[in-house]
Amino acid sequence: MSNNCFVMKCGGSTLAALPDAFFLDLKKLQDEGTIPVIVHGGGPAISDTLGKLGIETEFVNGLRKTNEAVLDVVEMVLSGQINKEIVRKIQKSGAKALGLSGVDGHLIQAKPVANAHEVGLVGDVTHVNAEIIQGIVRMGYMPVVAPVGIGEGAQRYNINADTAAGAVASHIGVERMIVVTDVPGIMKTVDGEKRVLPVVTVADIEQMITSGEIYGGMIPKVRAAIQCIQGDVKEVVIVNGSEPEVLSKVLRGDKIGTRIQR
Ligand SMILES: Nc1ncnc2c1ncn2[C@@H]1O[C@H](COP(=O)(O)OP(=O)(O)O)[C@@H](O)[C@H]1O
Ligand SMILES: CC(=O)N[C@@H](CCC(=O)OP(=O)(O)O)C(=O)O
Repeated sequence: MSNNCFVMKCGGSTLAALPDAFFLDLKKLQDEGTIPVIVHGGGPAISDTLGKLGIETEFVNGLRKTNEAVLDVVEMVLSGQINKEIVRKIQKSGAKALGLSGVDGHLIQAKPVANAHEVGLVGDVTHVNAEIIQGIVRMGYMPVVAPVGIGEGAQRYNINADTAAGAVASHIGVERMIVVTDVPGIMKTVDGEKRVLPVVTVADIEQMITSGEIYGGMIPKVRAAIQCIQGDVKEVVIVNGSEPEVLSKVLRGDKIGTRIQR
């Protein structure tokens, strides 16, 4: 894949709060020929709908315990509600977007995770059909991907959005993944003051997970980052989506967010 593409993961924690300016930045990048390949989450919206339907939900090490009833809701919320909301917002900015899920065209192929006995129908990515992404980009659209995977026997799987984004970045061969979330980067308390770390290495991350300084929803992000920078992806940058022109700033190399490098 040409290096004018980058993967952007957009978390459910931040989607509703993304300002119009964020989408105008996407439009500017598309006009300049820099194409974002978007993979989105939607965890809070899934929990919300499950709650309204009276279906109980539980997380095991950051992964949602998923059965067929939960999968119905995951697919409806991610591939329906959230995916189309993002596509509409991008189109409102004047840019061109095309939404699909990992099921469409066998885009994200998956197998059960190693601890399927604990979490059920949660998937690990085995392959990404890069041709579909390349085709959409060639047609002049930015792909917007919902993280539902497809496996043997046409079984659907719920895939953590950070994991799905990392796998897409690795398989389509981009140099950079930008993770847009609700915090300005990986934070650490130094001398009693919370600071954003501008750069972290894999060793720093492992140490911070062990010490508990990286926890919860940050864990799948850094794990996905470590996995992708072991391949062709050169860096993963974690940023806050409410920062003005955040994507352009990262791509320019400004000092912003946390850069995870080899
Ligand atoms: N060291 C850390 N620095 C910043 N945030 C952290 C850290 N460790 C854990 N977090 C948590 O990770 C959250 C982001 O993950 P999550 O809520 O899953 O976001 P998203 O919906 O964008 O995937 C932050 O809001 C914060 O509570
Ligand atoms: C297996 C698993 O946990 N899947 C996630 C998929 C959505 C997601 O990851 O959304 P965020 O990026 O907003 O967290 C879930 O069901 O919530």
